[in-house]
Parts: sequence; structure tokens; C-alpha cells
Amino acid sequence: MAMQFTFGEGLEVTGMLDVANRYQGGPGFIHGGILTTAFDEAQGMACMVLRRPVVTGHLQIDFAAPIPLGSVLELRARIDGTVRRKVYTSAEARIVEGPFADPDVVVATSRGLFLTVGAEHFDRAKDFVDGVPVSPHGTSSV
Ligand SMILES: CCCCCCCC(=O)SCCNC(=O)CCNC(=O)[C@H](O)C(C)(C)COP(=O)(O)OP(=O)(O)OC[C@H]1O[C@@H](n2cnc3c(N)ncnc32)[C@H](O)[C@@H]1OP(=O)(O)O
Repeated sequence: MAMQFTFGEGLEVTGMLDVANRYQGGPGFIHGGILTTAFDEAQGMACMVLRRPVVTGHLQIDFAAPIPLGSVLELRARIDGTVRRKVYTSAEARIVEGPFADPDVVVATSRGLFLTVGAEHFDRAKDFVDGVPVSPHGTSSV
């Protein structure tokens, strides 16, 4: 999965996802796990303003409407608040291109708790790193 992100006003981040055929779950529609991954990515990207690494602690998705293959999804994500290391985030998805496109309809929502972590969190896995890490700014790859 690769998403393009732009940083808007305030703390909001917008990500675009082309719903490719390989993302199919039920016939003709996106797989819920793919949509969950896209939210995780978008909300993680929103946390970048903190300039500290974060990991996902808890993610909760509401799947409000089916999303057909061939859609372009817009995900808007933001930080709602922080308490100590806890970063509370939310996001919603809209279909902006494709057969079911309607930018006024929210087709899924997400609430996520992220935790800031130190470098030691990732040091434990440094021997297993696969490839070159992708820049956190603008483009993501999962
Ligand atoms: C740029 C692209 C961004 C991409 C984003 C993608 C991000 C990811 O997918 S990361 C991969 C998935 N996530 C992981 O692998 C994380 C695995 N889990 C862990 O490493 C640990 O459980 C971790 C770091 C989340 C928390 O552990 P730890 O640092 O020991 O936290 P801990 O001290 O127990 O708790 C800190 C606080 O968070 C709370 N907390 C921790 N985990 C949770 C949880 N799952 N649910 C609710 N609250 C939690 C605790 O209650 C505590 O709260 P308080 O400060 O009020 O006492």
C-alpha cells in the first residue's frame, strides 16, 4: 500500500488511497483490514507533528458503508489531544472518485491511541529491518 499525504491547516493530515483490485475483500469491495491499515497510516502520519516516534496502541474502526474497488478514498486524520505519552487521534474516510463518490458522505471513521516511544523500541528489531525506511513526509509505504 502506498498513500500520498498532505499536511493542512492546524493538526490535520489528508491522505489519498487508490482502492486497487488487490485490496479486495468481499467481491467488488475493499477488505476491512486494508482500510484499517490506511487509517493506521493516516493517524500515525498525523502524529508526525510531535516530532517523536509513535506506535499504535489501540485502533477502533467503524465501517459505515461498503467501498468499491476503483474508488479513490480521502482520509483526514488529526491529533485530538495528548496525555503524557498517549496521543489520541481520529480520522474519517470519504469516497472522492469512483462510482460511489460523494464527498459529503463519511464511509468509515477511526479512533486511535498512539504511544510515543524512544529509539530503543526500534533498536530491538534493527537486525530484522527490511529495505530502506520510507520518508515519513509526503509518501508512505506499508
Ligand atoms: C509515518 C507512518 C506512520 C505509520 C503508523 C503505523 C504505526 C504502527 O502500525 S506501529 C505497529 C503496531 N503497534 C505495535 O507494534 C505496538 C506494540 N505495543 C507496544 O510496543 C507497547 O504495548 C506500547 C509501546 C504500545 C505500550 O507499552 P509501554 O510503552 O510499556 O506503555 P505503558 O507504560 O504500559 O503505558 C503507557 C500509557 O499508555 C496506556 N496504554 C498502553 N497501551 C494501551 C492500549 N493498548 N490501550 C489503551 N491504553 C494503553 C497505559 O494505560 C498508560 O496510560 P497512563 O499513562 O494513563 O498510565
